[in-house]
Amino acid sequence: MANLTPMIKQYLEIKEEYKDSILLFRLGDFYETFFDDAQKVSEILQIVLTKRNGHPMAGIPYHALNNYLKKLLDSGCKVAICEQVEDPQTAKGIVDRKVTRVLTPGTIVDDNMIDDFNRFSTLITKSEKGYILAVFDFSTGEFYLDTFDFNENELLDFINSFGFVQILLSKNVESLYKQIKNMLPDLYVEVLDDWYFSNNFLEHLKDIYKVFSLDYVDYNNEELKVADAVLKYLELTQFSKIRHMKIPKRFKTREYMLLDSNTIENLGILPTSTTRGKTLYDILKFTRTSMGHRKLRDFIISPLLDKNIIEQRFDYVEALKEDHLLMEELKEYFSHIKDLERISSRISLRKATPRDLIALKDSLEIVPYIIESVKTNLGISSFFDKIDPLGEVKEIIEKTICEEPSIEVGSGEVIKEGVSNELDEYRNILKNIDNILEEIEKREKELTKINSLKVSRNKVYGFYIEIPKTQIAKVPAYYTRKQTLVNTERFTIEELRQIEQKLSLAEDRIKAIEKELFDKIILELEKYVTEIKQLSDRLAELDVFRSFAEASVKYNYIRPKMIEKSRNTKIINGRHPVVERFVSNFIPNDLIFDEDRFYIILTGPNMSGKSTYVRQIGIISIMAQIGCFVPAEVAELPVYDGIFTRIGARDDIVTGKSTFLVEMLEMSTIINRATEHSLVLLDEVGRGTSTLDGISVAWAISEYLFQVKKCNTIFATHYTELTYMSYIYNEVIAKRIKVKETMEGVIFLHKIEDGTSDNSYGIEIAKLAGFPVEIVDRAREVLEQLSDRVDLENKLKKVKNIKKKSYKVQENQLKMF
Ligand SMILES: Nc1ncnc2c1ncn2[C@@H]1O[C@H](COP(=O)(O)OP(=O)(O)OP(=O)(O)O)[C@@H](O)[C@H]1O
Repeated sequence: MANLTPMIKQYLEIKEEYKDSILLFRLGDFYETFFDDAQKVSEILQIVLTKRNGHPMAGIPYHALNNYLKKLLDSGCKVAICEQVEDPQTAKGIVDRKVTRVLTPGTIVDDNMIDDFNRFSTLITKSEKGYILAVFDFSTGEFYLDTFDFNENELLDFINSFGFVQILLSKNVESLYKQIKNMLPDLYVEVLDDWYFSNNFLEHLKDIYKVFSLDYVDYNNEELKVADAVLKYLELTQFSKIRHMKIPKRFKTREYMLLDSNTIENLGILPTSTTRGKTLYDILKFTRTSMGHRKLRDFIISPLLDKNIIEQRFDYVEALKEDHLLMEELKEYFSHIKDLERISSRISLRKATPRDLIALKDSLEIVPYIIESVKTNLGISSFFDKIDPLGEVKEIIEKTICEEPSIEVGSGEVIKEGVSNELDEYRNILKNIDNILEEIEKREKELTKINSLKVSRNKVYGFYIEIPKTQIAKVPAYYTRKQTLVNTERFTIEELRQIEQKLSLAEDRIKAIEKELFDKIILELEKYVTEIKQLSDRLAELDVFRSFAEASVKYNYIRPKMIEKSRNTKIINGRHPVVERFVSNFIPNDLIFDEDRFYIILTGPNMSGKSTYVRQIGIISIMAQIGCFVPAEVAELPVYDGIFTRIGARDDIVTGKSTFLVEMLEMSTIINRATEHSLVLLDEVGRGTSTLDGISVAWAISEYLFQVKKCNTIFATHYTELTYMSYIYNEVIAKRIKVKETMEGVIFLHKIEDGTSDNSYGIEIAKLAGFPVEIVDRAREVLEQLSDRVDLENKLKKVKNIKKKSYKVQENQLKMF
């Protein structure tokens, strides 16, 4: 280190403690990076890499930090921010610097950096009972914790489906690091040292949650250790105590269904970069607040299992739907409600800005109106019972914070007049300074008879009297020269020096007093954080119910009838809520399941609407179980405990799994997890292998599903052979999609009827896709010749003669959830 400057030495000492992070080192108006960090940063941010004393260096301007930070975090980096912690002007030697924040994608709270869709992080470890997962959203304080009897594949699938922003692993599951990175290369993954899971967890948890005992929470010590490790991790990144995280809840409390990755993706219920605008979320999104948007997303991926809560939600939606005036009023009020949930998190992290407080106050001004409006409708009048409208919080802010405060606490433009006499006095000095200077200028002009004399100030030289060189002879003796410019000379006088001193004292005092007062206000508001969160949660829910009601009116949805513990289902003229918005003439279809007949084999040519129908049934069930009305004329639906889908062909090149293997792995998960109260949706299972293998596997899976699992199922397939099961088994219903053959070609009617489709019309689709006529004609020729050779009659006979299989149903089938 011999030839290193003291500053680089200081950098290296700090960097030593933050080896795993990009260290942003504050140097004046820049955050600089050096050595390897500089190389990395210049590549990610596309900024110039320079050299200083031969060391690579790359810097970003401090005022643009947030933009750059987001890019660094998005590309999977951990970032430590090192600030100057003493005033460079008063520092002796090198300015003291310290890391004040460590940022990872899951530990940011600034609104403009957080994505509303992916905001959960997880910490994973393994105990004897299975994988323990803590899932948390640092920005809102939501916290879930549970033990899962996943195998490794199921765990990876869960990770893939959840859309985490960051994953923390304990040392005993370190081997997952590579697999997760293979699957999701940009995801931030970190392995935690063992000390995070230390034995003082109970004491630490009790201290954080301010409770005397944790006996009342239903967690074992292994699980509590994981919860504690999360809190320790957060404390370390924030350099402060964490107070806003909620006490964790179990995933498996069976309040809601756990939708797996495939189902969320296959049914198109949440937007991804390629499906934005065309998902259930987009169709239902009439929410007006940020909290409401997030709540809508949470509702969609958490369909309820309790019929009473579902009915309660329906009641709210119904009440709103029928009250046009209330709907309109709420719409207006909601447009003024800010993100209270995140503001309250920032308050408890002491990171709230003055503008956050004003946003909180402005929102709280609207809350009483919302409560009053809601009270006018009997169906929803008790919605805010037991919720505090937080008038005191509004008052605290109203009394103390300026209406349009500056962002910077200490500028003198944050705390209202009348809060502190001392602050007001110093501010008066500052305010009057221009008048005082004007007075002096006027007086000095008269005294010296120099008309062009000016009294001014700048940041470097402070106050001065400026006189043109031509007038120098008239300058009085008590003027002291300060600076010489080309055409002018600058002087000072004792009086100006005194004002300067007073002023600099005033500025310092204003800074100190305002900071102190602001901290006090934040401390006071911190007492209300739980209540603010409760209020914001309720507002978010109301926003979502209003949104459901608006969608119902706009798109003609109806209130479904929910039936518990039954397979009976009746959907008359059901529609796909997304496809119907994009095609001009959507054809509705029915679905009937009863206790004895609940396994549909659906055949139909390509493009006839099989996938749309299968998805539509899944989406309608999800809509109902989140409390939303549904697109149908009649809907009587079971409360499903799970919805499982196996749709479409995809392979997993990264982990080397073929299409067929992926398909079979997914099927095996479904077979394990489904119960007699689940809905299973299968589209094209068995397609990734030879026809006969495919049919055989699909046949066997089906028998197992309807005999052992007894779950409502729709199986869309091109294998017409499978429909013969309907002759053999009472549970199976054969359905097909109607098409009309005309001279010009096939017309898809998209209507479902009983029976088996007899033609795939694959060649027709090739024609529609604009293939050259020669290819289409040749395909027909080949088909004809093949059809001649294969003894179709014989094959069908064989299918019909397949022996019936009867499974002995065992009690206690493996249940995952
Ligand atoms: N009920 C309907 N009413 C009107 N149009 C529909 C309906 N169902 C499907 N469609 C239209 O037909 C298109 C094809 O539907 P879908 O993908 O469901 O067919 P498919 O039978 O699954 O085809 P493939 O076997 O090739 O996968 C849809 O994109 C949609 O535009």
